[in-house]
Amino acid sequence: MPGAPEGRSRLVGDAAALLLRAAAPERHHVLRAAAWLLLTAGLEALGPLIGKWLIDRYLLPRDAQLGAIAGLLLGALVAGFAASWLRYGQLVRLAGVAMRSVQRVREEVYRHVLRLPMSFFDRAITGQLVSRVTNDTEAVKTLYVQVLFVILDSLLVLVGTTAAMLWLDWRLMLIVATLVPVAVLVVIVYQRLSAPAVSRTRELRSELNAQVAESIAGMQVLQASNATARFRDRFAAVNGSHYRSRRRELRANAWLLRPLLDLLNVVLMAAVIGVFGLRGHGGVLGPLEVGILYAFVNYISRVTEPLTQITMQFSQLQQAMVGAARVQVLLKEAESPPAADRGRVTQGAIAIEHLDFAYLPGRPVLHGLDLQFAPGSFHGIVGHTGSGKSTLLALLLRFYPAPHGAIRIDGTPVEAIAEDHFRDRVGVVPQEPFLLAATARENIAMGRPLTDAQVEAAARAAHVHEFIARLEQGYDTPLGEGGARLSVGQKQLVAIARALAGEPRILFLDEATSHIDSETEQVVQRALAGLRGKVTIVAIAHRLSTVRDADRIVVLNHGRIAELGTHGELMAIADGLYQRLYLLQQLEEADQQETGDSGPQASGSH
Ligand SMILES: Nc1ncnc2c1ncn2[C@@H]1O[C@H](COP(=O)(O)OP(=O)(O)OP(=O)(O)O)[C@@H](O)[C@H]1O
Repeated sequence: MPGAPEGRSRLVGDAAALLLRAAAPERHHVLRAAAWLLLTAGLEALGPLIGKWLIDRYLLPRDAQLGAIAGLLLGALVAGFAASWLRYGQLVRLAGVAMRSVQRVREEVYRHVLRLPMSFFDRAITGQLVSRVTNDTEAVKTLYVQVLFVILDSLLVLVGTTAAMLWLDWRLMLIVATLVPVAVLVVIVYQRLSAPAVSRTRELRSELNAQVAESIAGMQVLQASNATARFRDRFAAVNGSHYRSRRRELRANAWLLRPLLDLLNVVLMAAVIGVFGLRGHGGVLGPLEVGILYAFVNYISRVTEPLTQITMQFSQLQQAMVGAARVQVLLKEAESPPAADRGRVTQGAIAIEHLDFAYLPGRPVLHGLDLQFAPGSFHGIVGHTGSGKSTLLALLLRFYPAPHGAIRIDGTPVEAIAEDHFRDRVGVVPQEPFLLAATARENIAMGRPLTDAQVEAAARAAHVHEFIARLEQGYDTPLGEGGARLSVGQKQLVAIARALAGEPRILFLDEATSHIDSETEQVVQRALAGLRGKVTIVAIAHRLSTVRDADRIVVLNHGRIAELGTHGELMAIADGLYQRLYLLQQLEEADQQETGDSGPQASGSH
């Protein structure tokens, strides 16, 4: 919680770490800007000094040395102009640094997200993650412009002005200096009051993003279950909280910051003029110098203005810090460790030995699995919902780390095969075919440098070539977002073509036939039959007909191997699990045929 002291210091620490990391490559720009801004502050401090000389030396003594007066006026003008010009130059320089930093940080965050382990995405919320990569990285820019420009510049102006006042009259300077602790106090109080609101606003904004992303992803379910009104209300509630939280922030700004600081300015001005009055009448503090009064009145506004600037930026600065800290927290998430490069996938033999696995400590999902898949063999994995099929596949695909040495491919522990090589040689057809808003060719190639002939050969092997060739622009036909133009079966065949295009030695199918009709299922079966002997195939199937012809079928039950054998062998086990699943499915199929439904599929539940 950013409201708690240790939370706040962690937030500042995280934001500072990100800022430093982003600034590192452009240190020289930042240092140069600081040097030029120091010079700018010096030039600006000259103005009132020149005014004082003019008054004390020429105006009060009525000494009309026109040349000297003109020279001083010109000097003040040139110093003022040079200061403005230099400041503008540094603003442009730092804005450039800020934009390049955002670009670098955003790329770093995206690269990092791509390397995060699957377990991270089990807890991540898509919309929030998108916020991190897009909005929150913008925070780095705000931090740069705010911290490096406004604060740095204001501090330097303060230093220049204070030095000039010290030189003119240190006692008066001390009166003005009382402003600093008071302003710091105001900022601290403001921060206490507004920090929770600022951080809450940011959380709520990210929640809004998450809700929109979730609704769009699940639009069909949302509309079909007539939940739009509920979602609209849920969104409105969060949006209302966002408004109120933002209003609290702005109120703190409006009531506290500007009025208090303006009040301080007036009090200070009155104090300095009062001291002058005393000096004039009693001569207690020394002879009256109108020039000094002129210079001090000028300097006071130069002290209060940067202080006001720094404090006024505080709200933005806080938002930026929250954003930057969140990006930093995401960057601190441990990436999947890079795989060693100690072996290759050659034949495609898979050996699983004593494989235990739990997502959460103390809640095992797989118990001591032992399995051997010979090169080129076809294995089916079946079992009731929650029996561990997808978990086994996720471990085979290295989405989660399996215990060391429990899974070997061609003798090498799966975690010791280089990532690129592993992904090249191991193909997967997921349950939900994920298609890009791109052409059929791009969807099959997925960025790999494949020739047209290779893409077409893969499509033929997946029995989807004829379909693609009939599209109006053939392989160059855009398939729409998520392959919206295709039926689920067609999408699944494109996904199979994609997996085959890499010419894998091993192919995993995750319930690739559960959403397709019997006719398309037969196409998939023919495609798999064509690969037999060449590619090791492991297919999870709800629909048992898909794996009926497999060399062996593994029946999982509560994370253990319950039965193992060919379809015939398993059917011969009296009152066996597989037999029961199979008969149940046949009954359901018959039922569906009677009621005219298509797409028979079933699974027992135990
Ligand atoms: N990411 C996860 N985090 C924690 N537990 C999980 C996770 N994924 C699955 N589980 C749990 O692991 C067990 C096995 O799930 P798994 O998805 O492997 O089963 P399955 O046989 O593939 O089921 P289905 O046929 O419904 O897909 C279940 O009890 C499930 O709740």
